[in-house]
Amino acid sequence: MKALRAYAPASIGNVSLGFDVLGAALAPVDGSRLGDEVDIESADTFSLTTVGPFAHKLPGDADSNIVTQCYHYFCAQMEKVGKATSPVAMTLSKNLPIGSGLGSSASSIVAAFVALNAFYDYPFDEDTLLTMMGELEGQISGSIHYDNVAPCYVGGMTLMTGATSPVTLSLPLVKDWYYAICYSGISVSTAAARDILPKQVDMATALTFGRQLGVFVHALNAGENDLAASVMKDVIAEPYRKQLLPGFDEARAFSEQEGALAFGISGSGPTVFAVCDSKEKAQRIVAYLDEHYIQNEDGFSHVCQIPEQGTTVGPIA
Ligand SMILES: Nc1ncnc2c1ncn2[C@@H]1O[C@H](COP(=O)(O)OP(=O)(O)OP(=O)(O)O)[C@@H](O)[C@H]1O
Ligand SMILES: N[C@@H](CCO)C(=O)O
Repeated sequence: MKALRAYAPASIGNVSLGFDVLGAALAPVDGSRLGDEVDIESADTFSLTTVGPFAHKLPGDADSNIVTQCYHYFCAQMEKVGKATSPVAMTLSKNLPIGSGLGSSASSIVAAFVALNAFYDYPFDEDTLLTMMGELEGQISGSIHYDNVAPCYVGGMTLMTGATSPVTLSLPLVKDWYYAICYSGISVSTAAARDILPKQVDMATALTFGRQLGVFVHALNAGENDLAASVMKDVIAEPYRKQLLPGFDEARAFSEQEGALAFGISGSGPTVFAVCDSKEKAQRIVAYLDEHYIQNEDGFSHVCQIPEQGTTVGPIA
């Protein structure tokens, strides 16, 4: 009997300078996994079982879980293209905290769609699947944005095009950048963190946003890494969101003093990240964040890099 497992990594949305259009996958350098997993196998009727360290924080009923919604949406898309589906049993290992800023719902969504697509012998191509992932992410967070689902699915650092094909472009990776990331343990709802943002930005902010993104993409392609890091500043969300994050200003000050190239909020927070040009600097910042940024027993931190690979799927060993 076919039984598959998909693993979908955590991700940083926005990467400070690219609100809703830039994202990056994350992989801890110690080789541990940071992401949700979805198992799938044939069954007489559909079912979803949830396990893992954050399963108890999910909605109590399976129907409210985004993975169940992915299954029904996927089946509806299959019907539209005249393809049959049969019931499956799915198991979600919920390893990412909800409302963490690590792309937790995106990780569940991407793992679910990749598992379903593989189970039914790859009926949909990458752009079609990404569009489906964005649709489900939009249903849960209040607006369609691809900056978590795209890097989670394809890996690397991704820039959204606004087109349906290609949905996303992959940017060059800086091999010697390390990301100190820390989840404080509190939950921040993405929808609420979007609601506090102004609905319009002024001309000066729009010009800074465009200039930074243009310079960043050029600098990465030219291998001018310091120039790229110099424009990793959030002029859209951080000024409004940092008030939701106890210890944010102090964490930034410490990271800059330790030589971090950039510091910011991962997605809608509360996770923060510091970009460093050595693993040792990232480790020192992680040690500070462990002691000063974490608020409760759910918090954690890692030194990460951006993996080239995103979601993987294969037979359950
Ligand atoms: N499998 C799932 N994973 C995460 N959230 C889920 C899942 N299924 C249902 N939900 C619900 O979806 C909502 C997700 O909210 P939100 O978008 O703020 O969190 P998130 O995606 O975990 O955040 P972030 O992207 O910051 O990590 C919550 O209300 C949560 O209960
Ligand atoms: N770009 C989204 C990411 C949410 O994780 C936001 O900042 O609202």
